Amino acid sequence: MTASPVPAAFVAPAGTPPAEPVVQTRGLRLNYGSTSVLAGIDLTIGAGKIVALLGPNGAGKSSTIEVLEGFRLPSAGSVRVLGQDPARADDGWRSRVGIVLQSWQDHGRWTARELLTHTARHFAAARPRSPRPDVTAVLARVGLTDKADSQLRTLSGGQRRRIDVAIGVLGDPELLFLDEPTAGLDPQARRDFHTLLREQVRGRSTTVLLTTHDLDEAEALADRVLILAGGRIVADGAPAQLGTGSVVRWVQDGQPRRAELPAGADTTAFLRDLVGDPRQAITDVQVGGSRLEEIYLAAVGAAAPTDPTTMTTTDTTGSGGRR
Ligand SMILES: Nc1ncnc2c1ncn2[C@@H]1O[C@H](COP(=O)(O)OP(=O)(O)OP(=O)(O)O)[C@@H](O)[C@H]1O
Repeated sequence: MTASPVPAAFVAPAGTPPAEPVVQTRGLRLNYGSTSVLAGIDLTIGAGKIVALLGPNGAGKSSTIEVLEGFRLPSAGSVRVLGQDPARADDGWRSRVGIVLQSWQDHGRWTARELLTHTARHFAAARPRSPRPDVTAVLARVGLTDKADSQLRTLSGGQRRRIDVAIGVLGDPELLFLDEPTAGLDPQARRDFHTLLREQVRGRSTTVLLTTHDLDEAEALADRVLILAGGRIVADGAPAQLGTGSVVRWVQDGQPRRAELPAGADTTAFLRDLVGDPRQAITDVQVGGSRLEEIYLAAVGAAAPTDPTTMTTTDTTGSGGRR
């Protein structure tokens, strides 16, 4: 019997060089004075993915992004972003990168349209052969058409955040950094933002690296989740691979117990079996959040068990860390 031919779509064209990662760091270290914030980060991010960077307050998420943006010099290690060292990159490189900072000073008396038009001029100057960004279309994409001619100082916090996002996507970046982009957005605006980001990635092959404290957001939006704690990446994987599903905790004969149920498991049947046996003294049954939250709490707790600023506010008795 002869082997069936391999479909052409599965055969890589001969001589095709492997695509260079969009982001690559090796041994990235960052110190502020004598304080080490990043203690050796090895990170490779390929094209067209949404990557969420999680970690407790002060873990170094913003600092990491600032290094990748070229705004901050690493103390040691190598950094390549879109094939260049971001600290030495030129305007051409900058025009390929979109940046949404955690907060920034803007021009309160300018209208939304004026700010975007002004920013669009920079893109046009840096990329004279590319089409000029369409300010009106971008305002529509972030849901601010009716505020286009309002002064920025009259916008609400969430509306200003949408302006930030508009600036981030204005130049159709190959790589988009967003530092806590949905902080302050209402649920509808947050959902709209998720849709916008997915369209940006699907339709324009943008790679996205965002920070968030919202684990549900990371789980819903990201192709890959990184957890930064204690200066290192302590968990790295697809949310489904890191974990979805739920955690059931209870007390049995005075001892705390827990079970992790995978996504799709019948939680009701599990609970029925658990409490249905009259011989067992089961009390204090609780059904917890997703396993991503568990993994986050365990990973962060293991990396910095005595740090009072971490988010370990729930009991993780018996949960296993990833590293
Ligand atoms: N310019 C600076 N000089 C000195 N220390 C700094 C500076 N910027 C940040 N740090 C410190 O570095 C650590 C990491 O800060 P960073 O803002 O990167 O954390 P983060 O993970 O983004 O925090 P958050 O979730 O609160 O935004 C913190 O302890 C912070 O105080």
